[in-house]
Amino acid sequence: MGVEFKKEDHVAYITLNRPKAMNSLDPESYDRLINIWNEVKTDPDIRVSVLTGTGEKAFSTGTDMKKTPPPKECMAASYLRDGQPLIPHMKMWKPIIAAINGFAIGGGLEMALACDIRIASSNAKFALTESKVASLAGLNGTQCLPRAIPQAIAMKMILTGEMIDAQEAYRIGLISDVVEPDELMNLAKQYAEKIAVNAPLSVKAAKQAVMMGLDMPLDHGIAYAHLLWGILRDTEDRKEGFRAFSEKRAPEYKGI
Ligand SMILES: CC(C)(COP(=O)(O)OP(=O)(O)OC[C@H]1O[C@@H](n2cnc3c(N)ncnc32)[C@H](O)[C@@H]1OP(=O)(O)O)[C@@H](O)C(=O)NCCC(=O)NCCSC(=O)/C(=C/c1ccccc1)CC(=O)O
Repeated sequence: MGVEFKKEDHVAYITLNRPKAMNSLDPESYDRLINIWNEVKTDPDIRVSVLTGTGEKAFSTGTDMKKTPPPKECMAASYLRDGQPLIPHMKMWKPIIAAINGFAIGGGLEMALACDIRIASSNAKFALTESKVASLAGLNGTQCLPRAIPQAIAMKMILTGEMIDAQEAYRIGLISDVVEPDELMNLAKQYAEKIAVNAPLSVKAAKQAVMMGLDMPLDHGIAYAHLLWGILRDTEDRKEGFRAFSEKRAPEYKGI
């Protein structure tokens, strides 16, 4: 199968599974990923997810340029029916961790940019090569890369299609951690499990406060975050969190 999906202890693991084609996305994989993200979004048992690729060579190299036929319908028809492909389906308040196990190129890097935490193996490489293949990083690359790293470096990457390695990606803050390839999934799992034991509503509220706040003036963001704190104040989980602290035990959160 082009994309694998499993659930374990409130964590969804999504693995792009076309290693012979560098985990690029053919039309079937795009469709399956959209369905998977919608399941992640709506399944109350899932609190966080990890996106990675099979093997040690590639996270994903974006669109499968050999298997993606020219569209049969005009852009207006598909855009106005479905909106943009893929990335809006990743838009959710549950966190997503990208475990980048090799090349993250084109749409592959754009998927990683739609994730909240990006960790990578030491052999990972990153590029938006769309200009080289007469396209555009039109999922979210032109918008999110300059927001994730310094603009001058983002512009260099977008206009030249040049690749950067994991150390450079770490230096400029595109990723939070670099580890040896055989340690990558352990680290992703550790982060996912740390998030999954936290109160699910607090985790979602924190992501919402950060993501919405980034587009607001500071005062508005602070006021909005205070409102989010207010809606969490009366939850059962907050009572449980405070109680567990006093009783010196681990809390058991229910997401209510
Ligand atoms: C990543 C590479 C530099 C690796 O090079 P290397 O020499 O190590 O390995 P290769 O021999 O090149 O690759 C092995 C094998 O995999 C096939 N492969 C790799 N990537 C793709 C791909 N994207 N599509 C199809 N097949 C792929 C390769 O052909 C080999 O097969 P074999 O010959 O063995 O049969 C190098 O592979 C490389 O440069 N790959 C291309 C990366 C790239 O340019 N990606 C961007 C694609 S465009 C895109 O992602 C877009 C996204 C998008 C934007 C907006 C809206 C929707 C989508 C743009 C678009 O779709 O228009």
